[in-house]
Amino acid sequence: MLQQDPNAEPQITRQCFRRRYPETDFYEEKNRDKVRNHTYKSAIEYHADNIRNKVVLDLGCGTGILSILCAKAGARKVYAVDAGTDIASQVANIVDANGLSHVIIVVRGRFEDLEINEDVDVIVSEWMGQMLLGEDMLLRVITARDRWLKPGGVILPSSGTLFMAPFTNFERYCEKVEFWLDVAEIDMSPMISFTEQNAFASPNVDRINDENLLADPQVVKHVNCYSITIPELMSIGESFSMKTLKQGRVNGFAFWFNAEFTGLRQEEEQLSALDRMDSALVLCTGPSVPPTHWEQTLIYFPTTVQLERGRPFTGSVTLTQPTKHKWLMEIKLIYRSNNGDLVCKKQTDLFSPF
Ligand SMILES: C[S@@+](CC[C@H](N)C(=O)[O-])C[C@H]1O[C@@H](n2cnc3c(N)ncnc32)[C@H](O)[C@@H]1O
Repeated sequence: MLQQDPNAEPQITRQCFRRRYPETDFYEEKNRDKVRNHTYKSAIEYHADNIRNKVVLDLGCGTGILSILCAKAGARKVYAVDAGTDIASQVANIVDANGLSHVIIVVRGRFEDLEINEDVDVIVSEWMGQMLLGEDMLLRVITARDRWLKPGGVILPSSGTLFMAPFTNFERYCEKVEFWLDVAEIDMSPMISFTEQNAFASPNVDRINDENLLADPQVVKHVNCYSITIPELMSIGESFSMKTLKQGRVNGFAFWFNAEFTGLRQEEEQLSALDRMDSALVLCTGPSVPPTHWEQTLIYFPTTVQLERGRPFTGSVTLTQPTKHKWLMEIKLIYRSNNGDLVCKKQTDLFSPF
């Protein structure tokens, strides 16, 4: 029995995950993320043999940190490209301050308009956004790969994996909702249904931990940066059957990703999913590892679902970018409960400003 029409239009208005590029906070938050910085640094140092004396393209260089790491790893030339004019002028100063102007060429503008007369050996980028695909930067990595990467060239990170698991977060839910019962001794309870409709309507970026997970995570999509195509990204669909670890009320699904710095294409293709997760060169953003600025993305259901321990939790997930509104990602979850199949639809702005 379907309780909601699966073809109904999502009721959510345009909302985005969180911060946008021009905000200084956006770069500060990234640069403060030690897990992110450390993993990129280790990966670039580890792959130094593929970088030394080579030409690198840093796609969406932001503050230039990845360009500088590549220059320090011995790159002969680094094209540091960013469309944010304010940030690109800062990069030039940062590069100067680090005495690397002879290696790093800072290019202000959209990389789609970039004119370089040579192919590159390495593409480095921090393209991962919320639910892996937020920020819409992977599309740009694919375009750059097809346009400039030499055969046998390296892409860092080389792949990404999106995971999902049902979570319970009842305390957080109550805290947000019950707060309205008494605000400076004023009854604001009419705000409760407003909060329920709005605060949990679009994907929430928040931190949970292992305790919040009710089932084993499942892979939604593994993206190999050497072979993924743009049409493949426009519609991702996966059915799931998760082993329930404990009983409890599910508030929704948590999503997070890993970015893997495997290296050369043949190395990426030889790895099993398990080897990939075990590798030290993985940037993990899940609930059971040290936190990153990506935290987790939580999709709240309209009503909670009771899970029984040992019973599989089944359903399907689809992530679609409509051709009409490429800036949008539609998230559709179908999941089985005691009352039959339930449908939860959300949409979010991928925020790709350029
Ligand atoms: C996630 S940030 C990169 C952060 C950077 N690695 C750092 O650590 O500061 C992505 C960057 O891509 C840039 N960007 C987005 N679309 C672009 C495009 N089409 N061409 C060039 N840069 C783009 C944004 O301005 C933003 O600075």
